[in-house]
Amino acid sequence: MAAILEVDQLQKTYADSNFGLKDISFAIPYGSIVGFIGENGAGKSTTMGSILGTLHKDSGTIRIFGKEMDAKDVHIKEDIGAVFDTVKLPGGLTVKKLERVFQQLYSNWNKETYSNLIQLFSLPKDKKISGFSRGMSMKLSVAVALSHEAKLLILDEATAGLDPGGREDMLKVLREFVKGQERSILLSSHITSDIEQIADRLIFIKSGEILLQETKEEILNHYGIVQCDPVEYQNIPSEIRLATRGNEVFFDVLVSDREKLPSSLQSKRFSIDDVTLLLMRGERV
Ligand SMILES: Nc1ncnc2c1ncn2[C@@H]1O[C@H](COP(=O)(O)OP(=O)(O)OP(=O)(O)O)[C@@H](O)[C@H]1O
Repeated sequence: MAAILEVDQLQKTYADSNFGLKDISFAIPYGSIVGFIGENGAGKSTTMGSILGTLHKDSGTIRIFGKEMDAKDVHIKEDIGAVFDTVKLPGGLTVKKLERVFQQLYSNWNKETYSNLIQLFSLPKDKKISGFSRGMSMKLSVAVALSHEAKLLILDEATAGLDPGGREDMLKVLREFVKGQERSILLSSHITSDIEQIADRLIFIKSGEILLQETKEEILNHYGIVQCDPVEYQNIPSEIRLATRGNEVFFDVLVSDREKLPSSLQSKRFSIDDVTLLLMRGERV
């Protein structure tokens, strides 16, 4: 089956900035949670905005459900749920009144899902949204995105600002969302432990360019991080070296296949956070 989202050679620049997305290409299979990882200003929101059509792309194609995205296609848009922390819900409304607005907007609004999520996230039904904390607003935005029966969720920092319990609830809801293998999520977060917990694929982006895209399983089961001196470094086959960080005495090296390391070197235990740091702060070799 085709991917739920295909991004091909996406380019996007801003008139008043040197930043640009450089040929961003990736695909999100059905039933998958893709973690989008990059430092501040790497281009995650720009990519997501270009996919959603809230930003005008310079070039490239975006196919959703096998169909090229057309900004005017309302039906495709109904199938996408987006949560951005810059999008503000109308502050004068309550959770209850907001539902009446969204029922008019979305033909397939699901009252039961909305009610269940409001309860799960412990959100007050009769309090004005303007009095919600950042975390409460994020939870409400996710509840709305999930209640119009979207098939693709695009979540920009949806777990930021949530307390540990709230994050656990959110991750559970997101995992549940993709369970039937018919829906998918693209999720950006600076909390790499959240991404490590729920994503099955990872895309690392730096300065508008994808550095690495890989399944989490492949990274955790086959990649490696070794500490070595300059002589040992020379013995690591160059084709498996992905990034290096260190001084003249010691290096940390990210490798794509730890089985191919010389026997004198062993990968240390590592997390996705360690991989992220090496890719973002290290040099490509
Ligand atoms: N409207 C704009 N006009 C000019 N430059 C912009 C605009 N929006 C974003 N940029 C620039 O584009 C670059 C990428 O920003 P973007 O918001 O996509 O990064 P990000 O990876 O989402 O960062 P963060 O993790 O901080 O949210 C930054 O250098 C930013 O300053």
